[in-house]
Amino acid sequence: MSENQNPQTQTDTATTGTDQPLTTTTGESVEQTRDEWREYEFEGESKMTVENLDVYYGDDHALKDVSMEIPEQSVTALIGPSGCGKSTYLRCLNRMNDRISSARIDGTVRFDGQDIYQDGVNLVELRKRVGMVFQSPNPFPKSIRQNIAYGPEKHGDLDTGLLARLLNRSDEEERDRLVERCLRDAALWDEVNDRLDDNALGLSGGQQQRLCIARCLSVDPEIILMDEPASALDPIATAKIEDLIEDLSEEYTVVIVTHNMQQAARISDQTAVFLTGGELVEYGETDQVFEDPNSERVEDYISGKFG
Ligand SMILES: Nc1ncnc2c1ncn2[C@@H]1O[C@H](COP(=O)(O)OP(=O)(O)OP(=O)(O)O)[C@@H](O)[C@H]1O
Repeated sequence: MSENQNPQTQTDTATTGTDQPLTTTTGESVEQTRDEWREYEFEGESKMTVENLDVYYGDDHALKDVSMEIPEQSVTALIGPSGCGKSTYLRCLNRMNDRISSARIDGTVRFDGQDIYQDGVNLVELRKRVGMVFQSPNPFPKSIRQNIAYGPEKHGDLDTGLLARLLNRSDEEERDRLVERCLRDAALWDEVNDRLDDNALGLSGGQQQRLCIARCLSVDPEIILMDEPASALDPIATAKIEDLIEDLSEEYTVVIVTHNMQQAARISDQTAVFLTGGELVEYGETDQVFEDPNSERVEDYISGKFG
């Protein structure tokens, strides 16, 4: 499917697979479990609303009837065993799955109330506002400064022209202010401010990942999607990323996929548990999900009985 096509128009005839109630291994109905957590009410506004989302890769039904609200300015963790659809779900939130030719998507994803799968959505703008940080740090093979300035320059955000002149600032000063702000917000400024023109590939893995977060911030996102952002890092670098995520959630809405349940428990406000087969089995406040889950399957998963 090309990025310019509306996936919904292609999937109108897709079956949802929800005609029959799904039964868990413990005999508990998934629908009964969902009834409990669908009542989950969080404080504040919903930034994203996902309704009845199904994703198929060819004949493989990877996500089944997922509905979930993502509250603004908080951390939402997505956990579950390998292959349960966490990354697939994350990629639906900024239409990265459009790049996978076999992917078909059915359902609704609203960002600030707007359906991101409707015709005419500008994908470049969407992905600026809903940024993404990947598992392995992937800085450009350019200087630290250029890594941050590249996006805003490409999108024309730094070409402030009249305003910059009125403020008696050159474009270069504007750029450097932006670079400093993003590096500070990504907790990297103190470590790199004396070598902004060095190649970013010379940074440590943890520094590279924080640079990628700074790069994501440079285009002014509202939501930051993170797909296992610390899985390639050592414990010290991981702790820095975790602190950073908590700080970022004061201003941004963060959605993070993690295999590390302790990490989810430490940094997230709410946790969604996906289990094998692409079902969202439980969603709620993190403390409640970890300490008193509604679903026996989730309890078994969290206590390490499987997964
Ligand atoms: N590009 C793709 N093409 C075909 N099938 C895919 C593709 N990406 C994922 N899948 C399939 O979709 C299902 C969900 O995969 P996904 O990567 O979303 O799970 P995950 O929970 O993120 O796994 P992991 O924790 O191992 O990264 C799996 O069966 C996987 O094989």
